Amino acid sequence: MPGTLASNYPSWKKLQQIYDSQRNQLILKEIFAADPSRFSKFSRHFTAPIGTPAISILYDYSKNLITEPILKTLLDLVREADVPDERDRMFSGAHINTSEGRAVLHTALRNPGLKLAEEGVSEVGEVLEHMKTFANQVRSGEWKGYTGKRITAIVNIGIGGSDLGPVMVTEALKSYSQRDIACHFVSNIDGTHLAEALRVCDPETTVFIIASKTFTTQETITNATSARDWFLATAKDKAHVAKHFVALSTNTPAVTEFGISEANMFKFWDWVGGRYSLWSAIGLSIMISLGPDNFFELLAGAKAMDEHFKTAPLEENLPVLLACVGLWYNDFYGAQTNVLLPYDQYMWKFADYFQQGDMESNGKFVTKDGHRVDYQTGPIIWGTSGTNAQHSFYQLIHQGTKLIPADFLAPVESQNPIAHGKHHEILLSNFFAQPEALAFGKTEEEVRRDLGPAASTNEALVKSKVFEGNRPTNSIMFQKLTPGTLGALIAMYEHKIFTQGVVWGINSFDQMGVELGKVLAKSILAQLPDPAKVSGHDSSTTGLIHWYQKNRK
Ligand SMILES: O=P(O)(O)OC[C@H]1O[C@@](O)(CO)[C@@H](O)[C@@H]1O
Repeated sequence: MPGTLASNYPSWKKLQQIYDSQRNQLILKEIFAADPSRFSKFSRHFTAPIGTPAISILYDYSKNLITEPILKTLLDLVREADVPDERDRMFSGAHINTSEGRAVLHTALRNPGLKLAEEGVSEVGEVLEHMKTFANQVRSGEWKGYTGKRITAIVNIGIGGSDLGPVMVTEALKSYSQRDIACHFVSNIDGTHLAEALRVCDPETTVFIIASKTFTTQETITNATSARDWFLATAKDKAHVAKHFVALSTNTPAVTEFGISEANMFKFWDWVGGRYSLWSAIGLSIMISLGPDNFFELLAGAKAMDEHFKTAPLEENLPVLLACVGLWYNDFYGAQTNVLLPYDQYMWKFADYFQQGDMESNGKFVTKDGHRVDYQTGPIIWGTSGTNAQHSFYQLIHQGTKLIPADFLAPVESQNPIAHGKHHEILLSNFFAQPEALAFGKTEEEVRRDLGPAASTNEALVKSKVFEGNRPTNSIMFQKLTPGTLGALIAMYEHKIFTQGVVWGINSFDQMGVELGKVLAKSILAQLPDPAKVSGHDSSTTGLIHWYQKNRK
């Protein structure tokens, strides 16, 4: 039941008993030796006839510390938490974001034509058409700047969900982009971010996309204002703003007050969470970079995964299985983090994206009913592309003292099969080897054998070369990183996050935790000009502020 303390579910208690009694017997080397068919039992294949090549995703969860009884009990927990019902309520437009009294309908964004009573749902198709028209005008050169030149650069000014999705997708699908339009993303209030973008932009050929659901975010509005000042320093006439500034928002009054006409606004609605908004008007920079057809394929891939999530039996359901495995480590093994390791350089921002997606959704300590949880909720999400990650933090993952469940992802086909595919085969050999090494390790006996005589004189060296293994991984292979496949992968993780949030009884769709810091920053900002005005803080905050005021130039 949403809002219930998860630790009260019978299956939760059973899982705790299983963990307490079996955790020392769950040895992957032994589990695999005992069951030669483990891979086929613990892997699932998702396909959808979308894009070229069609979407094909293999999820191998066999290298996890689970048995069939454990997985069954995890799935029982999902049922006891009423995840299927809450899923259906989400898709139906029920206001499951209870603290804000809102629906959660990012799934409607990839299902234009859907009929729901929720205000705005019937306009999804219309907004997509408006986006398509504008994107085609910019891409074709039909949209001209104030001096009649075609647009050569777009600057998306936004932060959080108004930045991370467009950045991740335009990077991931760069091979599909129209390379004659530069895409810049400015998010940080640090003047460096905007200054470095403007350094390479020409006011006559640049369009600024002001992306902000609320259109009140301090960083975005400040950056947008400075960008407009920069533009007008050359263009002079405010009438020219219309050709170079568009807005993506739910807040029409704030957009028009800023000086952007409603005709240049691409709207979305309050039932689109910021971290779930790349499918909405927030995706305009994606559509301009990749073209409407590729954007629509991205939506179609996500929709295919939505259908799978809605209809597949839990035992076959990729998001649910991913959620179950994560719950097992997070809530019973005490793993604090989950590392995402895409072996595809185009996906180097994938983990960054899901830092907000997962941690802003499930980084909560109170259930929907207001009870403080007595268990772990959202994991810390981190990661970067393989094989780079191997030369950065794999030492800790292999031989550290922390359990770090890892998701490995890789394409069967490279977008850049240079050197006759040699690079890709080396990449994939690492993608296959690392989970094997993490699962099965290297025994002291094997170390001694490899070291030879040196082993007998250096015990410490022997010990340092042992890999205890038994470190769990998910392996996710997809045919090729196409727009449709990326859409399906993103939706798969979105629904994993949803499933875990329902089990934990928390509201995955508000973000109260980002407010206090903003309020304090606003009060400190007012005090910065004058040391005499600094008051109401602890000695550390006061000391730091005074140090700045004393040393600033
Ligand atoms: O799109 P906007 O309204 O400018 O919000 C930007 C980001 O700020 C938040 O931290 C909320 O304040 C994220 O949830 C959100 O994605």
